Formats: sequence, structure tokens, C-alpha cells
Amino acid sequence: MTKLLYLHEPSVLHNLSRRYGINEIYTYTGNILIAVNPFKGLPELYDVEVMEKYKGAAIGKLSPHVFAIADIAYRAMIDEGKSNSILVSGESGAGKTETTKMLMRYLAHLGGNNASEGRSVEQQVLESNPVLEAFGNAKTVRNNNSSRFGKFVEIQFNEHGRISGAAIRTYLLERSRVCQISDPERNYHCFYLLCAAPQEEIEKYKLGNPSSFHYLNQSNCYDLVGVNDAREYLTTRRAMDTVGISKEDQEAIFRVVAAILHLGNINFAKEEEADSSALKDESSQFHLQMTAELLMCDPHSLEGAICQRIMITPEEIIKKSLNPHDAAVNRDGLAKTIYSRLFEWLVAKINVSIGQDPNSTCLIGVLDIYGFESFKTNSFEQFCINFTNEKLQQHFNQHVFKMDQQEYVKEEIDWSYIEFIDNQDILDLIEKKTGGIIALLDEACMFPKSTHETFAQKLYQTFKDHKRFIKPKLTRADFTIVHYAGEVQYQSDLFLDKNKDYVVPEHRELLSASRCSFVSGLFRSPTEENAKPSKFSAIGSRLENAKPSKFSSIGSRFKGVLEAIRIKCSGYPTHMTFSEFLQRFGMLAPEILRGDYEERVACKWIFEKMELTGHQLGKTKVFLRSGQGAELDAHRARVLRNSAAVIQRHAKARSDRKSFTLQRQASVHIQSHWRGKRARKLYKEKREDAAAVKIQRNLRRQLATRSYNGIRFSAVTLQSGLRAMAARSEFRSREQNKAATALQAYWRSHKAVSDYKKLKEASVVSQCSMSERIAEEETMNLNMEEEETDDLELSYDELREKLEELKFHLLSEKQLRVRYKSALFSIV
Ligand SMILES: Nc1ncnc2c1ncn2[C@@H]1O[C@H](COP(=O)(O)OP(=O)(O)OP(=O)(O)O)[C@@H](O)[C@H]1O
Repeated sequence: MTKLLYLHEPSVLHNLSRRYGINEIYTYTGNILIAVNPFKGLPELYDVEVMEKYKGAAIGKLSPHVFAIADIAYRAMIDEGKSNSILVSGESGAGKTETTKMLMRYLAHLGGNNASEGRSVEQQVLESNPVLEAFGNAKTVRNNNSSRFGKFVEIQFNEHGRISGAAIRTYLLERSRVCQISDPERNYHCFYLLCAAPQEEIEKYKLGNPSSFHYLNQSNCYDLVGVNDAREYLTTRRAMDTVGISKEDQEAIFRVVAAILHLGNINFAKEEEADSSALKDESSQFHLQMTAELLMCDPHSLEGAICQRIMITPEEIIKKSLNPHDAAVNRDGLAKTIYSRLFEWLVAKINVSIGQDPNSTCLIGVLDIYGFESFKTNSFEQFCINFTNEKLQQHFNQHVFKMDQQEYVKEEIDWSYIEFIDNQDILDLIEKKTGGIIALLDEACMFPKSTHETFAQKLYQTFKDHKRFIKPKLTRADFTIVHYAGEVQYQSDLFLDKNKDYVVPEHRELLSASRCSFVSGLFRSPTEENAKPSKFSAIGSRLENAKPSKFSSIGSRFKGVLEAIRIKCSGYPTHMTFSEFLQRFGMLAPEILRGDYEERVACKWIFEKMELTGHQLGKTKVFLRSGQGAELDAHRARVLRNSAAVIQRHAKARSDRKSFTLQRQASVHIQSHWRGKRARKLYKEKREDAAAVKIQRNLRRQLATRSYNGIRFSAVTLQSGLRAMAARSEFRSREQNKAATALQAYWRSHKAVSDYKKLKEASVVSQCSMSERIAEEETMNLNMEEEETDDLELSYDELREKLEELKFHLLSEKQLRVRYKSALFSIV
């Protein structure tokens, strides 16, 4: 925004709307971040990756973002060891609460713990939100879940930059809402939640439809679109459990909430006696009974505390009856007191549950407070809110501008006075100890006879010539203040009642005597105890404490934004002493640092080297134009980055070398082991192979031997078989030969026998024939010669001899036969 060529409302608006059109909802204005509510989820804008990107990133390097603001606050806290605060401001519905949550999420991301021991602090802060919202938020015209209180969340860090505790402080709870609402708004969520509670609780507290209660039926809005009150009731109960509120305390809390609803239904009627009132009807009687029952106090005392007022005068104590109107105002006062005490109790309980770190060195505060408000009807709440914003604006002016200009004079630098809206006169008008609006209001509250009209008259009288105060025409009790952001007309009618924040003594007496320790405990705060009964702590005067320690804001009323841009562009927002400057930026020119130069000269040289112009060098300080600090920081970051790179390179090289050597050693070790193992394995394998070869060889040999033996055996067997066969065949053939020989012999002998027989037969035949022939011849011879008969006889003898020879031959044939038989037998 500070770089816009023309700086006026249209160009700023145009810039914002163009950026909004491309979902760039954030815009920088110097160190202020303007956030435009997108009214739609942009989850990609807030995820963890985005957080990581913004971690330590130089401002302006990335798109403007709420994380960048949190990052600056955190880094500054770590670097300088100083606490920081971030102010989140804007009108209702602008997105303050959402932005606060984002800031806390980012801070938790940077400094969060691992939460190894139960829930982390940041988690507990976020978990307490539903409780705070149920009791401190309500539907307004602009926001269905509008926070009706200001909040300062203090996140404490330990020396290591880790979150070590947190505290929530609340401001300006809108008390009047408890008794008064206008259509279409709602009262605090908790009333509707309780009316939607489970049936047994409804019966226990004698509740019913919200429309039956005066404090709720002043508006026609009972339900919220998309919100289920019954479910929200259970969620709130669960959140109460988480925060550590016991079941008894929870029961007491809702009993008190129910009592307030019944209290609102107690109505009054005029008594016969002037200026006195009594309960209007039976219904009021019932509600009084119920209120007393729920608050566990005496119903008569309750009635007395509402319808009467005790006046303490130096002479005596007077009990004054109140008229019905005043009794109703008194009743509402009691309701508001109880409710605000209840809210304070819840905040205190949450703080105990979250836990503070007493040793915390630094903190980051996030102040979530309404911005400037101007409505059709502006009452005391708007007055307080606008006063707060005036104070914040003053702080901003002081911080950025007023103090600067004083410094310029002191440092004798060249500068021209820059006009700026100094709101000191408005602050004087409001808060001046004597005669300021708040002082006059407190004064009016102290006088029983004062009315808002007498108060207004006093204002008109006192400030008739004040240029920031206007008495509007045609009104008797309104007044207008010209705030830095514009004119606002206030209606003073409820100023007195709303400013009376003191607890009426009768109310305190009544409730501190409650049989319920929770209720009596609400009215037993040490500060209250010490307070004098006649004094009260007016809300208006208490506001002065709302001061953040350092200004770093997000958003502002539009006029404030323009003013901020203008101031940013015109002055010298950054100053630092020469030595601070040299300490921070000396590294940009180390050669100068090494020389023994005067500090001022050294600073000048650095500017020359960086080719920066527009700055100023005072007597002891350097004054930088807007953006020059960031520019120098960017150079410094570059030098640091480069140095860091060199250091890292060396460190990495060293550590790498070391780890390399170690690794090498280790790998050698491993390799040698490996080789040894491998060698052993190989050797083993070889041995196994060799053994296998040997076994195989042996086996083969065995096999060969066995088969050789087998073959030999077979051969021998075969041979012997063959031989036996041969022998047998030889033997057989010999036997056969023998037999054949025998046979032949036999055959021959047989043949010889047969031949012999044949021969014998032939010889017999021939002999016979011969004998016959001889006989014939002899017969012939005998016949012829007688003497030849003797010869024949002789020849017969001879024949007989021959026969004898043949017989001999026959004998030998027998022998042959025997021989043959024996030969035959041996063959077989
Ligand atoms: N950054 C955001 N992204 C998306 N929606 C947002 C964002 N900021 C605000 N909203 C929407 O706007 C609504 C109102 O925001 P929020 O309650 O934070 O306003 P507020 O300024 O705290 O209002 P009030 O002063 O009334 O409490 C939220 O409920 C949410 O829907």
C-alpha cells in the first residue's frame, strides 16, 4: 500500500478490492496488515505447508499474510529477547477472532511443544474457546457469533522459545446484553443452549421455551441458522470437562444461568405507598421463588434486595423502597452483576487450567478488540469501545510519530513538520482526571439524584467550547464526539446505569450468604472485599488499563489506515543509535569495521556502499525512511545467508570428511570381514567341491571297480561256463565219439556179426550148396567110382572143424555186445 502512486481513499479501496478479487485477502501497509474478511473458507491459505513457507521468511518476500506478522513478532522476541504484542482490531464481523486463532496456530507451530505430556498449552487455549464463546458470544446484526468482550491472549515462552504457559484476559464484556437485546439480535448463547438442554435439566430448572423469558423475548430471534442449540449445549459441557470444570461446578454454572432467566421474569407493581413496589403477580412470585431456590438464598432477602435500597448517611442508615421502574433497574443490575461475575469466574478457571509459567522470559500478546463503532444508537458500550480505539490510535501516534518528531529535534536532523491527526485533545476530553467526560460520569453516578439529563446538561456546560464536542440540535441528552475516525452521536440515557459496575452492597450481602458455595464464591474476590462500599470501580475509568506494550496492528478503521500509510511514508519510522546500527549492519562493510573509524563516519560509509539515500544521520542516531530498514535487512540477510553458507559448507565438509573417514574405516572393516567371510566361504565351498569331486571319484572308482568285478566275474563265469560248456561239449563229443566208436565198434561188430551171420548163412548156404554139390558130386562120384566115398567122409570132419571156428567167432560177438552196452551207458 505504501508504494501506491496516489494515496487516497479510492486508490486504497481499489487496491484492496483488486487483491480481494484474486483471493489475496491480506495487504501490507508498512508493518500493518489489512485483512479483508473473505466470508468463505480458504483452507489452502492456512495449512501447515504455508506455515512452513513463512517460517523465518523475510517480510515482503512472500505474499502478505497473518503468519508473516506472527513470524515477525516471534523472531523479534527471540532475537531481542523482548515481549511483543499484536493488535487485532476491526469492526464486528471483520474477522478478528478468526485472525487471532490463526495467529495462535502459527505461534503454536513455531513454538509449540510435542505435547508428550498430555495436552499442549496452545491446544488448551484453543479448547477453551467453546466455553468462552458460549458465555461471551452472541448473535448480532453483523455476526452470528460475535464476541461481546475484548480479549488479550498472552502466550508465554521459555528461554528456548517454546510455549510454556498462557493467560487469557478479557475486557469490556457487554453486560447490558444480559437484560436488554434488540431485534434481530440474541442474548448470550448460553441461555438458549440451556433452554435446549436435556428434558431432566429443563424440569430441574423449571425452564421452557426461550420466548417465555423476558431477557430473551425482547427480540424475535431465537434460533441461529445452521446451529443446533441442543448439540451446542453438549459441546459446551464437553469443553467444560476439558477445561477442568468439575461436574458440580458445571451444575452450579447452569443453575446460575437459569436463575438469571427467572430473575428477569420478576415484575413489579406500584404499592399504595408512594415510591414503593411489590411483586406484580403470582407468576412473579413463582419466578422469585425459583430464583431464590436456584441461587440458594432466602426469597425474602432476595425480594428486599431488589425492591429496596439502603442509603447510608452520616447520621443514619435509611432503607428506601424503590418504585417499580427502579426496582426493575435494580433487578437488571443484579442479573448483570451475577452474569459478569460468572464470566470472570470462567475466565479465571480457564487460566488456572491452562497454567502460567512464572519463569517465562518473554511473551507474545494478541489483543483482539473491537474497532471503532458508530451505529444509529450509540450507548455507553460504543463510548467505551471508541475510547479504547482512541487510546490505541494515540499509542500508534506516539510510537510512530510523536516520539519520532521529538527525537528529530533532539538529534538535530533535517526534517519538515508533518501534519498528523493528533487525538490527544479527544483523549483529554474523555479521560482528563478533572473535568473529563468519564470523571463527570463517575461524579454523576455518586449522586443519587443525578439523571442522564442532569449528566448531559453538565457535559453541554463544561464542553460548550470544545472543538471535539458537539451538542446535537433537538436532543436533550445526546452528545457528539468528533473522534479521530469521525463523529459519533451518543445517547446518554443509560450511561449512568451502565457505568455503575459496583456491586450493590445488598446484592453482595444476599449472594455471599448463599448456601451454594459456588454462588457465594462469586462474590468473594479479594479486591471486592477491600473496596469501600460507597466507592465503585466505574467501567469507564477501568478502561485506561487497556494498553498493549508495543504496537504492531492488523487492520484499523479505514481513516486510520490512510493516516497510517501517510505517516509511514512521510517520517523516519526506524531509528537506532550508531552503535546499534553498526552492530546490526556493520557486516555489510567489514572493511570499515576493521578500520578504526568514528561511528558516525562508519555509518555514513555503509549507506554510501549500499547506495541508500533519503536517510538522516543525527547526533547519536541513524534515521531510516520507511522500507530502508527492510532493504538493509535484506542485504544483511544476504550476507548472513552467504556467511552461513560458507560456515555450513565448512562445517558440512568437516563433518562429511569425518563421517567419510568413519564410513571408509567402517567399510574397510566391513569389507575385510566380508572378504574373510567370503574367503572362508569360498574355501569351504572349495573344500566341499573337492570333497565332492573326491567322493565322486571314489564313487566312480567304486562303481568302476564294482562293474569291473562284475564284468570280470561275469567273464570268468562266462569263461568257466564256456569252458565248462566246452569241456562238457568236448566231453560229450568225446563220449559221443566214444559212443560213436563203441557204436561203430558195436555197429561194426554187429555188422561183423551180421556179416558173419550172413557169411555164415552164406557159408552155410554155400556150404550146403557146396555140400549138396559135393554130395551130388560125391553121389555122382560114388555113383561113378566106389573108392571116392572114403574122401567124402573126411571132408565132413573138416567142415565140422570149421563150424567150431565159427562158434568161436560167435562167442566174441557176445563180448562185443557187452562192450557196446557199457559204452552206451557212459554216454548217457
Ligand atoms: N480469514 C477468514 N477466512 C474465512 N472466513 C473468515 C475469516 N475471517 C473471518 N471469517 C468469517 O467471518 C465470520 C466473523 O468473523 P469473526 O467472528 O472473527 O469476526 P470478529 O471480528 O471477531 O467479530 P466480533 O467483533 O463480532 O466478534 C467468521 O465466523 C467467519 O465465518
